Amino acid sequence: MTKVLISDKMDPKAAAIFRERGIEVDEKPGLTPDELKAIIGDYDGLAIRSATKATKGLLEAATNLKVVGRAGIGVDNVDIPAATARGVVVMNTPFGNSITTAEHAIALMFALARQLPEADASTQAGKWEKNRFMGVEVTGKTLGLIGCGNIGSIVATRALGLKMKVAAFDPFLTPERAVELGVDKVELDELLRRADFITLHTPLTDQTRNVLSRENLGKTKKGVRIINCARGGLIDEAALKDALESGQVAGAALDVFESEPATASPLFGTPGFISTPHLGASTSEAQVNVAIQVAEQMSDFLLLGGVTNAINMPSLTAEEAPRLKPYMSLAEKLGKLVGQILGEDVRSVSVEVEGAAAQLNQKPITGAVLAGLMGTYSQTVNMVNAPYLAKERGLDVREVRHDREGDYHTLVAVEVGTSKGTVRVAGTLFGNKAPRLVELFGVEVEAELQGTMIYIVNTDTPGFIGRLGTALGEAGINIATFNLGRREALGEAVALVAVDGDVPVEMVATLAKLEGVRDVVPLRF
Ligand SMILES: NC(=O)c1ccc[n+]([C@@H]2O[C@H](COP(=O)([O-])OP(=O)(O)OC[C@H]3O[C@@H](n4cnc5c(N)ncnc54)[C@H](O)[C@@H]3O)[C@@H](O)[C@H]2O)c1
Ligand SMILES: O=C(O)CC[C@@H](O)C(=O)O
Repeated sequence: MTKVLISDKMDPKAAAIFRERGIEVDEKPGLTPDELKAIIGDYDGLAIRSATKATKGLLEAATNLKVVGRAGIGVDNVDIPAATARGVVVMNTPFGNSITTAEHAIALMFALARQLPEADASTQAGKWEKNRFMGVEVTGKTLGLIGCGNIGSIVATRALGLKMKVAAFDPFLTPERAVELGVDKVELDELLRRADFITLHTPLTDQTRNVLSRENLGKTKKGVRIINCARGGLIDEAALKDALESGQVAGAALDVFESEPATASPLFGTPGFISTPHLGASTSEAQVNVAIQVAEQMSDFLLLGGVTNAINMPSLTAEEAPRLKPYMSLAEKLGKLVGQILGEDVRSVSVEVEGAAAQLNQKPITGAVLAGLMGTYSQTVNMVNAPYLAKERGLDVREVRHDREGDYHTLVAVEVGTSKGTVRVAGTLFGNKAPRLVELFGVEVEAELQGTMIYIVNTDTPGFIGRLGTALGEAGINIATFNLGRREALGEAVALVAVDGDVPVEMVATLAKLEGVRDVVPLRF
């Protein structure tokens, strides 16, 4: 039975969905990394929020794991390259908590503008310091957005509703989208110069790390207020402390820290500094949204092969998956066929789809060809890591799509470049579901690629089939099907012989010695 582990605190709706869909689920939030490592091998799926760290070490121990589902947006707690290399899909829920996080940024902006936490603490301490807490209005002020994606653009609409001006720095924001949102698209320096409030909404990447560096904090308008509900590491925390103390920055509100949980920080106690413990996504609405989404996405993947919101694999809807399934089986068999015959001498792969196949999402078909091809020399290849491993091996992979129908209403062809030239195999689906080989290295051969087979290339001579049958029969090997093709009469011929049971190495040697035989390769599908 398919098993999923929920290793962080998650709304109970997630577990309920897994169970409804027939998946066994264990909820074990708060395990130590070692405890988690000890049990992860039992699970097909791991559902997490931000506390679980899906490290390389954990993924190595996760021998059955097929999917990590992040109930949230940021996947920086998952080692994506390690997951991809091990063929584990990583998916997130990119929209479920965006409104909630945008609202938290706005809440923190008001908290800074009116010093709400300090005023609350003072009032509850019985001080009534009415003159101490002079605030600022936000109306008419400029909000500088660093990052204007899902959350940034929601923040922009809310800020515009508050009659603020919004300037956004985001290299990927198109001018059209900026106009549609009603924000000024600006360069970072201009934003730093103009903004009364700055709010960060980018992922943490090599480009965004320390985007508010000491130097950039020095370029801000004196008295700026800064909010970070995105990721720790976007601001130089030591420089921020100095800027708060010097008055360059009038206030800063951090929901996220360079190191979390942030139970101690030099920023704590600095005047003008307020913080929340990574609460951006913490509303009941957002947690229900992300829990439902992650459980549905993971179940679709584990049960139907549907892929939604994957970070390391192209999307494939649960509706598309059953239509693609026979194609992926055909594609994998073609890849396996070529891989077993050619060995590792593969330089390039071109996957062509024609007719009905050209109407489908081609990426999974290509992934299946690569998985079949490379699976012949690596145990751990699957659809997820095959494109990545192909890239690592320097394989030149191309996709070609022909809408027209050729001799077959649907066709998948694989052209493989080797050190000796290019070869091509092709297959179709009989009755839209049964994979059949129809072309093998330029020869028309129709065969069901299944079980144990022997690939034989020989010179077409009278009596060859009889000699082959006798050799197999004498070794007690029963022929299941015999599929033949030839380039021309008395020229090169190709046979794909399906047999019951295994083909011993000695048998391959015996067949190779038969008169006229040029090549013999045992195959397994
Ligand atoms: N505090 C929380 O609890 C919480 C909750 C949800 C999301 N987040 C975090 O918020 C961040 C934003 O989430 P999102 O859903 O809006 O992501 P998103 O991918 O929709 O938007 C990110 C934006 O950043 C922009 N960007 C990328 N590199 C940039 C650069 N060098 N300079 C400027 N802009 C750049 C992208 O173009 C994109 O528009 C993520 O880091 C996410 O993990 C935090
Ligand atoms: O799960 C959380 O509480 C935080 C989520 C947030 O950081 C995210 O990136 O979605």
